[in-house]
Amino acid sequence: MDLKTTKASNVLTDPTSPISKSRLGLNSSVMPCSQSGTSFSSTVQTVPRKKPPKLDDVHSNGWLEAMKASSPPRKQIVKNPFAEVSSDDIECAYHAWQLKFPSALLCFEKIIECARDKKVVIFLDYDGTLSPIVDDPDRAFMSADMRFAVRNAAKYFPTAIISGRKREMVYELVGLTELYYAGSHGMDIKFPRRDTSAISIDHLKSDKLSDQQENEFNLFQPAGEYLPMIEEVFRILVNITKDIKGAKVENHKFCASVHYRNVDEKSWKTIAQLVHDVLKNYPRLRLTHGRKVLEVRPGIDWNKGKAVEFLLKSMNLGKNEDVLPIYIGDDKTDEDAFKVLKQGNKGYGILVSSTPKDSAAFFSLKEPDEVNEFLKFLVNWKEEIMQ
Ligand SMILES: O=P(O)(O)OC[C@H]1O[C@H](O[C@H]2O[C@H](CO)[C@@H](O)[C@H](O)[C@H]2O)[C@H](O)[C@@H](O)[C@@H]1O
Repeated sequence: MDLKTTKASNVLTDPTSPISKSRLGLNSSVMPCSQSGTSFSSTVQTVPRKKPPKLDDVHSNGWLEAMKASSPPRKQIVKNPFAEVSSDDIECAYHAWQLKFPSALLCFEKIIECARDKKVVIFLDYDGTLSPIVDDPDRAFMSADMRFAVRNAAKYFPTAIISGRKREMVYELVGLTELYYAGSHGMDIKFPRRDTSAISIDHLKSDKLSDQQENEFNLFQPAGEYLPMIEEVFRILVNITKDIKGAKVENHKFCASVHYRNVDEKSWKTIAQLVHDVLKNYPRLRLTHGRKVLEVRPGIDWNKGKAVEFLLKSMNLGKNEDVLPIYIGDDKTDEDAFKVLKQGNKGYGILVSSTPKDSAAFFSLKEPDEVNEFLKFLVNWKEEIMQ
């Protein structure tokens, strides 16, 4: 199959300055979030991978630096008068950062000003957004309260989960049938069959799929042909990392994740080199960095941003300018979705982070608890205006 010919979505316009004004709190008026462009016509292409650097080059190609910077510590440093950086400094830095990425809770009035008369669509990442980051990926559970908040939000707004995990796994963790699910960083999207009329797409699995409630679904899997390759690489990665204490490899169907959160930092370079070495033999795969995880994925031009565009189109919501997508995520891979929303002033990206970092998001939330609160705000607002 020729990967250069897959149809996908592409809806982009320009970012404009009033947003930065409002970020700085200079302008409390409506933020620009109009959408334009309605075509769904770009193609899924392969991403040219940079020529693989030499094996001992994991320093110079930035892998190690990216690994070190890939996840902030979960617990902030406690007050210690002898520490070089005090917790007060950390708080100051966070508040300064919030001038650029204001709290979505504090800016809620601004958000709903823009949301009035629009169909709000919610996109949620899973790890670090709905569930707190924990050492064991198999124990990353979301709280019952968070599930309740997501379920309530989905009563009023189309809601999708876009995760790096295998789609089936994230569905199991979330456990709500009323949502859309995209796994493997958007490379495995399940959506109701009724929606396909609005989109012209290749890579659609039209086998008759139905869930327990006998609803029919389609699967969109733009990297379908990579399945055996990822399976093979997964097995290799498991094998070559088996002697590294704490290393863990997950098979997420269209992506293999190599975790190093529990690996002694002295061995990170070894992990980087091993993965790097494997990738040299698979030039059609590429690597992305997540929170203390190296993710080996198909080298196609498809990511969470493209998945957002695809889902918006498949939801069949009418004119783009009547829709306000809100994407909440914490990770590097969520930046693709933030960029898509930012580029067209289409909606709001909200970065979940307890430490300052650069982002294409508009707003911030500190941790999953604040995500929970934000979802509750949205539901309350909707219920009030419906009365
Ligand atoms: O897109 P997401 O839903 O955020 O998934 C991204 C990765 O999440 C998981 O790893 C992360 O969370 C773990 C549990 O808190 C943590 O132990 C790990 O260090 C994080 O990277 C998941 O295991 C990965 O496969 C996903 O790609």
